[in-house]
Amino acid sequence: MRTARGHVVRALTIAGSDSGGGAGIQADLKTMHQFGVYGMSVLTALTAQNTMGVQGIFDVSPEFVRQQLDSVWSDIGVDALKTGMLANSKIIGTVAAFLREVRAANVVVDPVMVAKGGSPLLAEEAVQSMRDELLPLATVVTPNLPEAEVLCGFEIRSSHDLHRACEHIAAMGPQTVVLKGGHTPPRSIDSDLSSPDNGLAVDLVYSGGTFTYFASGRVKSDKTHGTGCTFSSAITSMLAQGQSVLESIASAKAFIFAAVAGAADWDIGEGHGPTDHTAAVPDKFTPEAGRFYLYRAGEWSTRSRPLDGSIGNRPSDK
Ligand SMILES: Nc1ncnc2c1ncn2[C@@H]1O[C@H](COP(=O)(O)OP(=O)(O)O)[C@@H](O)[C@H]1O
Ligand SMILES: Cc1ncc(COP(=O)(O)O)c(N)n1
Repeated sequence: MRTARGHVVRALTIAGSDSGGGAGIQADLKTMHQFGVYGMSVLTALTAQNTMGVQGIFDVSPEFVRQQLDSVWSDIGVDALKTGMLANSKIIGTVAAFLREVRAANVVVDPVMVAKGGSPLLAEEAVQSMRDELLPLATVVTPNLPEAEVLCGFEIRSSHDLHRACEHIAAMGPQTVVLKGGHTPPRSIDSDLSSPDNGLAVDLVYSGGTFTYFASGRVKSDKTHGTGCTFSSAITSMLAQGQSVLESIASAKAFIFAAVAGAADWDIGEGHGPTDHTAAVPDKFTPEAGRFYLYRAGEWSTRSRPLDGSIGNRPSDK
């Protein structure tokens, strides 16, 4: 795929390796390839990992992270990039300093903290660096529910809290916050739409003071290893192609739904298996800020804007 200026579209992931191939740079490169962009990777850590969990972690030195960034930038160039597992505050500092130096545009930050099986992928001491150094550089940040709680320092128990968390994270500097609702909330949430039993996976997007909602069916599957990596790489691939932030998020949402659905009956590993990165890339869709969108049967439909910032109506009852 080429940009309007005629060059091949280039996307970069700055993330950890998942030996099992379902998350990390493997998920990122597979997704970028599927979206037709040229994928590159700067490795921050190696994990010995499979669908059962993380068996070992080996952090790359900050100096070698920097060397990889220099190599990619000095020769090839980058149209959009994402960060995933960054392991520790020294690596975050190195990456953030570099992104400032090169004035990187189209930066997607997936603030990876813990693997689905519970293993920590980011040192606790690094959360403050994530807030102070990386988030101000982000075009889009994509926390899941537990990550949003850690970033905000308060628990998210209600739909009011979800909105408050978006505003709180936006105040840290990113242009757009996507609070992903795929994660089963650690405790019951009092809103229809973010509860795990309502059959929907709703992502809340906060940009320029406006909330936009992207929902899809919630696939009944435990093959969700790498959903966050895949989702943020899809956003990055679309941004690299020059699509708007909301168009990019809509495409990523439709793609991750297809990827989870496509792998529901896969037999890769004994634990939380990966998603299907060969899922079809959806048609481009241009959303309007402030609305509620539902992706169903390969089509987007919209509802009127939820009143008073509350997520009140149930779009599953069409
Ligand atoms: N079972 C599911 N069915 C459909 N979409 C899902 C499912 N699980 C996660 N998603 C979607 O996958 C994306 C990643 O979300 P999430 O799983 O919360 O991230 P993470 O991997 O960081 O925990 C979000 O768009 C979310 O709504
Ligand atoms: C190397 C690496 N990076 C990220 C994740 C998070 O995966 P998920 O997308 O499921 O949150 C992971 N398990 N391993």
